Formats: sequence, C-alpha cells, structure tokens
Amino acid sequence: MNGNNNEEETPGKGWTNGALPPAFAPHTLDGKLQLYQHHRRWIGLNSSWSRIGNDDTELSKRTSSSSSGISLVETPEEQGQRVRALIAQLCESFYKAGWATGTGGGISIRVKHNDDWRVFVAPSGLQKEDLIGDDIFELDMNRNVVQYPFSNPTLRQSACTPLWYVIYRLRPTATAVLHTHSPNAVYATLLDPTETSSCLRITHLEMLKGVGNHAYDDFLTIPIIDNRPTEDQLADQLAAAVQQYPKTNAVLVRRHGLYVWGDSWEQCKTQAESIDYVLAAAVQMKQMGIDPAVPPKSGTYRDDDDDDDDDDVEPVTKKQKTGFHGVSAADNADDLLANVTPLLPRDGFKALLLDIEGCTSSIAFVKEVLFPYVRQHLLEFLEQRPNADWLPALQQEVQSHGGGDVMTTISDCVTYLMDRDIKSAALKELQGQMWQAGYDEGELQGHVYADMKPMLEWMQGNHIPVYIYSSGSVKAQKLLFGHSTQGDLLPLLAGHFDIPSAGGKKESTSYQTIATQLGLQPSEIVFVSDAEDELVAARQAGIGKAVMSVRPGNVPMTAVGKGFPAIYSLLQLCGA
Ligand SMILES: CSCCC(=O)C(=O)COP(=O)(O)O
Ligand SMILES: [Zn+2]
Repeated sequence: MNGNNNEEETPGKGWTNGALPPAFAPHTLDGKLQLYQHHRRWIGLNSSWSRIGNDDTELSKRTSSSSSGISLVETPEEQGQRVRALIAQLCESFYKAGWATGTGGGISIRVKHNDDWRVFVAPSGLQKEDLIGDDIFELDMNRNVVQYPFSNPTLRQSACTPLWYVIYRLRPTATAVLHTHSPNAVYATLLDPTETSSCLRITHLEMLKGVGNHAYDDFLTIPIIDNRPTEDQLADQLAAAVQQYPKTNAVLVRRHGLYVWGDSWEQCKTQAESIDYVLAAAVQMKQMGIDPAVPPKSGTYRDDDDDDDDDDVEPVTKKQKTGFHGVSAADNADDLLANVTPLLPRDGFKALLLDIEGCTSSIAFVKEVLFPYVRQHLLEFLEQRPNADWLPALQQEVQSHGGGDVMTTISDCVTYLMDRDIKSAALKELQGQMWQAGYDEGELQGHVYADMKPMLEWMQGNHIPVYIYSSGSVKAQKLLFGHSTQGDLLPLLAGHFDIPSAGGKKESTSYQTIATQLGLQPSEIVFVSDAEDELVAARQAGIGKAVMSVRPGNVPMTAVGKGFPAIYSLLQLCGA
C-alpha cells in the first residue's frame, strides 16, 4: 500500500475489507487492530470475508493477520468488538436492501464463550442503518446482560430478542438469526387470500439451491405464523413452527416479515437473500397465473432427453429415459474399479436396506401407474362408498396449504394436493385405500425389477435380512410387494420402514434409528438408493456401504452420486 497514492488512501477505492492503507490502519500502539467506531466499515481482518462451506469463518477465527502481515491473536474483547461492528455493518446493508427500514428488522449473532455463548443484539427503535458497534448489547444464554451498549446504557434490547433466543435454543447449531421486513416476504404471506395457510411451498427455482440442502426441483416449505401486536408475542408461535417443521431454517410472519437463521452469519445472509429472491419470484409467478408450488409441465433439467418432440405437451413425469442415468452405453468398468461393490454376506454385512423407487421398482411405476390410478379411479371409488366422509379432512389440508376459498368436492381437494405433491395424511389414507382396492381387484400389480426376487431368495438362503425404507407408507409398501409382478414377495422381506417409523430419508439420524431398531451397528448395514441426498445422509450416519442404484429412467447423477459404488442389478450384491 502506497501512502502517496491518493486513490488508495480514499476509502472504497483500490482496496477492500481489511486491506487498509497505513493512514487508515486501525492499529493500536500495542500492535492490535482497533476495529471500532469510524473503522466499523473495515472490520474484515483478511482481504475478504471467509465464505460459507468451511468451518473457518471470520468469526470462528481467534488468530488473524492484518493486511500488513502482522499476526494477531484475538482476545474475547476484540472478538466482541468485531461482532458488534459486524452487526452494525450488516444492519446497514439490510436497510439498503429494504429489509430493515423504519427501524424494524435486524440481526443477532452469537459466538462461543468458554462453555456458553455470548449473544449480541441490537437496540430497539434506532435507525438500523446508523448503528455503530457501541450500540450493541452483549448477553449470555440466560439473557442476562453482560455488557450494555457503551454508547448509551439506557437503550432497550431489540423487541426481537425473545425470538433470537427461541432459535438459539431450538437450533443448537444456529449462530446468526436475521429478521427482515422485506416487502417480498410480506406479499408472499398474502398469496393465500384466506390468510389461513400455515406454510408456503415453492419449487423449481434455481435460487432454491441457496436455501439449506434444496435442489432446484425440491419443494421449499416455509411455515407461516400470524402476526401479533408486539414482536415478543410471536415467540410461542415461532417455537411451535420451528418444532413442527424440523427441517426449516426460516419462518414467515404474516403481513410482517421473515425470520431466517444459519450456522454462520454468512450462511444466514445467503439463505435470507435466496429466500427473499424466491419469495419475490413466487409473488410475480402468481400474478402471471403460475402456481409456484406446482412443478412445471416441462423444462426441468430432470427432463433432459432431447429425442422427444412433444416436450411442450407431455408432462415430465411421463418421460421414460432410455439409458442408465442418461448414459446410453452402460459401461461400468470404471465404476467397478473405483468403487468396490459390497457383497453380502461375504464382506461381513448383516442386513440390506433398500429404497423402492429407482431401486427395487421403476420410478415410472409410481409416477405413471400408481398416482394416475388415484386420479383416474377417484370418482368411481367414491361412488361405491357414498358414506365415507373424506371431505372435511381433505379440506383442512388444502386450507392449511394455501388453498384459498374452501373447495367443495373431494376431487378438487385431491387434485390440489396431488398437483403440489403435498404430504397430506388425509390424502395418503385415501390413496392407500384406493390402491388396496386396485391391488385386490387385480387392476394394479407392483412393479419390481427382474433381479429382485432372485436377490431376495439369495439373501434369505444366506441369512441376510432385507428391509425396505421408503417415504411411501409401510401400508403402501406391503401392497406393492405383496402384489408384485413377481408374486407375493412379503415372505422374503424382513421388515419395512417409512417416515413415521424412521424419519426422513435425507436425515442421517433416520439411518441410526433404523440400525437401533434392528439391533445392529450402522456399519453392519448396506443401503441402496438412487437418491444422492439419501446416500449422503446414510454415509454420514456410518452406514457400512451406501450404494447407488442405477436403473433406466433414474435421474442423472452428479459428481456426488458418482462417488458411491454403483450397481446396475441387485444381484451384484450377492456374494459368492
Ligand atoms: C417498525 S418496527 C416494529 C417492531 C418490529 O417489527 C421489529 O422488527 C423490531 O424492531 P426493534 O427496533 O425492536 O429491533
Ligand atoms: Zn419485525
């Protein structure tokens, strides 16, 4: 840095966070950085902030080096100063984004302090864009004040403080919670004209990738709570929503704004920006007559075969891919060399756990046969059961998922819920009963690949129990395998797991739960699935081998999926 260069000495020109020209370098006489007051804009000690995705964030660092190369060990006081200054700086940028105008909104950050946390919160009712580090409170996890604002000890803590604590207590890994008064968030809570829906669902937007573990074509579900006269009165509802939606990292407040959190302040901010983007998109889409909760009929990257000329009219779910994961010639020699396929029982594994769709059975069977069966046979099924009272429960599900005006027919409710892939207990019950009738009457036969039965027989002969784990209910699983294209396979299966009995398939704890229920170590189980997220979760849980199932019509693998051993037939698991 050249002290004679005027441009470099001008804030904002020629240098970035932390790379201060000597004239601005906030070193104290003992060589430490003074990151406060007028220096608050240049609090990054490195030339840029650390990015999300590793644990080594700016806030987790206790040792830093300045742009001039001086190595500095950060004291807790300096860490506190830096967090205060960071909150002030973030509040200013949130104000500029329209998220913290009129003094509302804000952010809290907490940092580890011995075995406890130090929680930093802004004061209430001040211009958020004018805060300085000196205005910030420092609290412990019992909400005792450790340090009042240096600038004015009589300030009040932000009215959001009880809500920051709800998140910190219910989400132990969260270290930052942001509250926005973004207009996009407010409009998004009004997409349901009855204003009674308990969540908002959005799918098929690229920016969903910025929210938790969502893929482009996943469904993002954000709970909605009703507003209250004062911010602190939202705490109980916020806690209930966070508990009811264990996977959520955000909650909307109707006609008010959004709460969003993350395991670092950078992750929190990225998620808030991504959510705000998709909320804005949802509002626009609704105005264009597009329902943001309904997958597009075409144009998704899962629909990647270009040999059809009917893309515009054919729903994506009706596409059958011809190759394996989009590979026309199934040459797996490289996979087999790179990834050793586990053999049971030869390699010491004690149980086999199988996914259904894309593994034991084709995705097309579920998408093209089972679900259409419900739509096609609904009226006939209902006519034969005039006394069954499905409507109230279905209406309630539709209403709680933003259905607007009350729907008066079962058919409308079913269409609404199925179009949006809403996991509704009432719908599942109705579908289950319809499938049962279909299987009983011989109209339905559960598809299984040709290798399924010989593999099951091999495993039974070699004393390896085989279990099924699917998001479809245990009842639906038993119907499929009990009435399969290869006859009744239930005697060859040792048991079944679904979401109620084991938890979500993308959660690593679910695989531990299954292992515990089987009286096994996770390392003794082989799990096969075509879903990358599930394999990643299983591996995280310590499953002995997580194996990628490659079947015609499965979605293309990314680099993540290619990191798992791949099989093209379940018979590849049978050891010699
Ligand atoms: C116009 S702000 C009303 C209170 C509110 O919604 C909020 O977010 C809290 O603001 P505070 O100034 O108490 O941080
Ligand atoms: Zn607010």
